[in-house]
Amino acid sequence: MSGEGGLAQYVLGAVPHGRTAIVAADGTGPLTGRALADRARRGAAGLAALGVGRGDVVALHLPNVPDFAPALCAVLRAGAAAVLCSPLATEEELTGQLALSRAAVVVTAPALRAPARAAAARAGVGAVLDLLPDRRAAESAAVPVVVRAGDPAVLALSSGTTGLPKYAVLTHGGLVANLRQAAGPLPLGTDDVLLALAPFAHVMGACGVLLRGLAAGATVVTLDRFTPAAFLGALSRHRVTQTIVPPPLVDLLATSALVDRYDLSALRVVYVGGAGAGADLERACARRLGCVVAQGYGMTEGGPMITVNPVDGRARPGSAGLPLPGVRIRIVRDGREVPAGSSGEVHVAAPGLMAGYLGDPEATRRVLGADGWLRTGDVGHVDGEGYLWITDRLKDLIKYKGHQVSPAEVEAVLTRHPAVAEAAVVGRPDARAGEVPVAFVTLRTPAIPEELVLFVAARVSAPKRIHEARIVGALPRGPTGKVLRRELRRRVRPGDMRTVTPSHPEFPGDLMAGLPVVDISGFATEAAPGPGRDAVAAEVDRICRETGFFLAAGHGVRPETRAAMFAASREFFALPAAAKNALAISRSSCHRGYFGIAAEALDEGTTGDLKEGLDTGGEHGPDHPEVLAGTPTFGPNQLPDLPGFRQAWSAYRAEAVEAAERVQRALARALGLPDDHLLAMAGGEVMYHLRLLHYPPQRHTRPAPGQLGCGEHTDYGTVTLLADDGVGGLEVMRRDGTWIHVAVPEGLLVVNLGDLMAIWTNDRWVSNPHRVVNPPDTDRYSIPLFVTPPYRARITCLPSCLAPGAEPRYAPQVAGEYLTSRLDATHPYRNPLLAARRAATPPQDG
Ligand SMILES: O=C(O)CCC(=O)C(=O)O
Ligand SMILES: [Fe+2]
Repeated sequence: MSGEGGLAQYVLGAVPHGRTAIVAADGTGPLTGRALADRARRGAAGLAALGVGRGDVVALHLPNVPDFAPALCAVLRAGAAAVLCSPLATEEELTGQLALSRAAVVVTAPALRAPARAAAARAGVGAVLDLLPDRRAAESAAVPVVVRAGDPAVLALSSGTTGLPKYAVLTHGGLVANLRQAAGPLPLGTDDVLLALAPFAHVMGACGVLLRGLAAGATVVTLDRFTPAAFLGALSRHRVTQTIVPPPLVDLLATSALVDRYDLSALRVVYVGGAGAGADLERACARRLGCVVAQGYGMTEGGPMITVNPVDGRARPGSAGLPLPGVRIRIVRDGREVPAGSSGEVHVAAPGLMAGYLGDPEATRRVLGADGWLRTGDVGHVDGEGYLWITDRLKDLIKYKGHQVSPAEVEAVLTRHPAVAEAAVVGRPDARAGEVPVAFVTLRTPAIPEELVLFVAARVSAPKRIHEARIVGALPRGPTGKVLRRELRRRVRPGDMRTVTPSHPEFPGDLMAGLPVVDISGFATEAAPGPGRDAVAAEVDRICRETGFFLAAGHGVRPETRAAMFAASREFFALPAAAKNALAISRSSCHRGYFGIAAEALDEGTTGDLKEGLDTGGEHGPDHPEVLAGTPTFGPNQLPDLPGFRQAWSAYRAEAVEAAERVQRALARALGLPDDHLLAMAGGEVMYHLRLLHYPPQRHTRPAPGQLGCGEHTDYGTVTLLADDGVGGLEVMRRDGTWIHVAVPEGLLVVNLGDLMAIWTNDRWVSNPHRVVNPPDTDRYSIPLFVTPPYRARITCLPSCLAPGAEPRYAPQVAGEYLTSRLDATHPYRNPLLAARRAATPPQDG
């Protein structure tokens, strides 16, 4: 390759100026070839003005949007290398990537600005740009910089065949060679429309799709977020002719009824990347769509494209196809090349191979021989006609929905958990995802599986989350001490599935001591105190001194009442946003009604909780004395007009309030007070606020760093009784500051103390911090009932809780005023200051 523009020149030189080069699936951000070339040139000048040039690294932290194209081309023209960063990366992951790649500048999108800035600050990166600087013509004359074939062009994260993620260095010369080699066997022309589904943060998306499409003069359509409807809609709306999909989508295209609703008649070729989909599925898909379905094979280190099935009728379903021109394949077993038909490790030699791993000659040597052959870590054979068949892999990578997950990386996260001694992560076959990560761990100190699952979930992006943690006495090891992953994979094969529940023998029993079960049926009525009441009260006192959280049995809420309430709640939250917003809490004078995602921030100062909810209270008509008196929080509910909703709600509320009365009697007795002390306080009537909550799965909500379903908080009133749907996600802080995950056995209610208890008891009992982490892939529903003393009740230290001569630690509070002060502090709609601060922070994605 002759100097000057390198890869950018090669690609942009082919883009027809007058036509759309790239556009988002929703029609936004279209760029003609001319606009793309202009923006790339001006962006390069802007980068040069920042001092970026040959030898520098610029991070592209962008979703699949058209703007990615000029950004990438600008970086290349400026002579720098682009490091591809996933928009799904957590702040922690991004920090590591920026540090490892030694990026000088981060280019991000407005929606990703907050994590990008935080990570850049932590990694010491000087400049974070929302898209590219844009310099006008005169300044842009100075570029392109002269680049050499061996200059790094793209740094792509790869887990390699083993170990932690590293950056594969792909050069200008290597990528141009790979694009040239692909042009024949993966034909694409100016009439083609190519759907870019693979993330541009992956080299297959950036080079195999985007640059290949642009270099062929085709139109590239970007899809930022996958849903079946968005994917199929994009194929049909843009009359897409070609796309590359991961294997699970071949299944969708071959079998989903949804496909019939879209016109996919323009589609000519569907390439399948990642692991193969299987011959039968490929054939079924090709038959149904009337197009070619062709598997290809590639890897980051390999350039990235290595083999592909021809589209001229010679495709072999199930095989990875033929090597691209200029690419050689050999199969090696026990250090020797084996003949056609024999199985062994696949080695590749090609001009497009990576130059090596950034700053890691040791790791480079392990995969890239001095003779130029790359060891892929995949096992397969070449048949008599030269087709490659991948049958297995040496490497341990887990393939989750087309993403490659490095077990070592997830293991490194797990071993940061103080309780974990060792961890080994393997893939479990999964019908939807291909594979999901599952961890085997040995412990130093007790921990429960759910706690580990959530620990990982809070730190890594969705593909790397473990779907199960199995606590074992020891990891299986081979003679050299190496963990036998094969053996672990065998244990997680379907058919050998088992879930570790808290009652499993491997589960350390004493942990549940933090959340003991208390039977409160003895407190059902005021009269006839049962003989067990004192013993239960003593147990309640012990628990409240320790954690302030317990599970109530014998609460009297009937299973059918509870089921009907959950069903009604699901039905409500499934309504369209407009229907829910018609009941907006912001229209209520008494804090009753619907609030959407991020409308409340239980942890003040955070972005807002990843949940939506419906707040309800007592049925207070216009003649209710508190309503007539204008007491805050008293007034009408806003309930949805769904058939059966009101009945389900009022039945559940009535039974839950009765349960709450039992709890209040038990608490009073535990404090040495008459059973009805809390129920008969002066200052009005006890307030019961029933709240329906819905936590959408993490992967739909794209949490900002630190954003949770419920931020860390304590409840405000006397006590809370919570019904949850058993999906998990509630975490409670123990007095020692460690978090435990609360697994609620079916039918029990979680009981936890509110802030006022500390005032009453002078900290004998305190409210306990808790939070909710949304489950990764499922919706979670919960129904707390908050109990607050009468609005005007004055909460002061109980004499029985004050040691002789001691002073109360807290100033007295009026119960209702404390409640409204907390609501004001956590709801922007109630608080102009909060609203202004919220408006000043960058918008949330999702
Ligand atoms: O949904 C949950 O499990 C907890 C809800 C909660 O803590 C609250 O709303 O105060
Ligand atoms: Fe709470």
